[in-house]
Amino acid sequence: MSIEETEDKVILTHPREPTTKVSILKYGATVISWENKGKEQLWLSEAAKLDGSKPVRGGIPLVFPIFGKQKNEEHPTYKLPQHGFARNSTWEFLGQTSENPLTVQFGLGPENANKEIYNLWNEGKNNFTLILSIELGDDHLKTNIEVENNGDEAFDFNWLFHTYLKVPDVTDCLVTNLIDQKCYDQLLATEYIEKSPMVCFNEEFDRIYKKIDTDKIFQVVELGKVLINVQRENLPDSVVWNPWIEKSNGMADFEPKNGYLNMLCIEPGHVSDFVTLKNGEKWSGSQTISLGGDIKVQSNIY
Ligand SMILES: O=P(O)(O)OC[C@H]1O[C@H](O)[C@H](O)[C@@H](O)[C@@H]1O
Repeated sequence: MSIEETEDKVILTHPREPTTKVSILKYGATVISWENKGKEQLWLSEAAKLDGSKPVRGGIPLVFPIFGKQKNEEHPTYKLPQHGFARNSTWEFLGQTSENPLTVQFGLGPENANKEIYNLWNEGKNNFTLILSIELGDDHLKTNIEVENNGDEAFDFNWLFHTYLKVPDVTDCLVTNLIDQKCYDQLLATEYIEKSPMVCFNEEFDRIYKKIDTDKIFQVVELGKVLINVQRENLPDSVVWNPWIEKSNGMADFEPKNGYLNMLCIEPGHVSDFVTLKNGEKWSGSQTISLGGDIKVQSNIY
């Protein structure tokens, strides 16, 4: 069986490669594991809650309709908690949509969203449908989100795939193709232009890279070899995050405590400003994570 559905999860197994699998928790439609030929590619905290009591620490949590916490009191997302409600709602499994590559869908709307949190978004007046498609390829995992406004008025939203990549040792890793991009450093609360040809990790790191040409691929390079490529469609921004020592110590669901060495979040999204979606309209964006290949250096000047 290529698709196995249990009460709380859906597991896809590659039809010709039984050690290539993806597991999706219905809670948050959170991808909690992607094994490629037996090798896990996503980091999941050993203390992650998988029982729906809080968003999953690890895998690919989904961020909608606000990234972080809204500071503007006037904005309809102001009352929402950090990262919104998609990651703390139980999505409906809609079934398989393609055999090759194996693809399934999950759906979320006001009817199955976490009521308590959803009602904090514009007093629960926004009507929407989210369709998440998850595609398991030979050497890639693609997640695509479609947002539809089914209401009577336009609404604003952020979207982000909060992807926790698993790495052997983050201090041996570099991330390419962020040079010359505008970024907002959340730790310094300052905006500047990234000047590092390759970004490296030896302290807490929390930056929002903005409006990056979607032709650019981010690559995690470990000791000269490409581990992972991150490609985007219609997702111009990307957060890069590593909590390092103090911040991971402060997260009860982050285990082991030195796990920050084995993870790196690269989070494609639309977060530097809002997508404004008129009633009756649809918007979509996707991320594809794939393995290996050559280093591809892309500058802003072609
Ligand atoms: O703890 P969470 O709400 O899951 O957020 C985890 C992290 O998400 C993003 O990467 C933000 O840039 C970080 O500032 C935040 O700490």
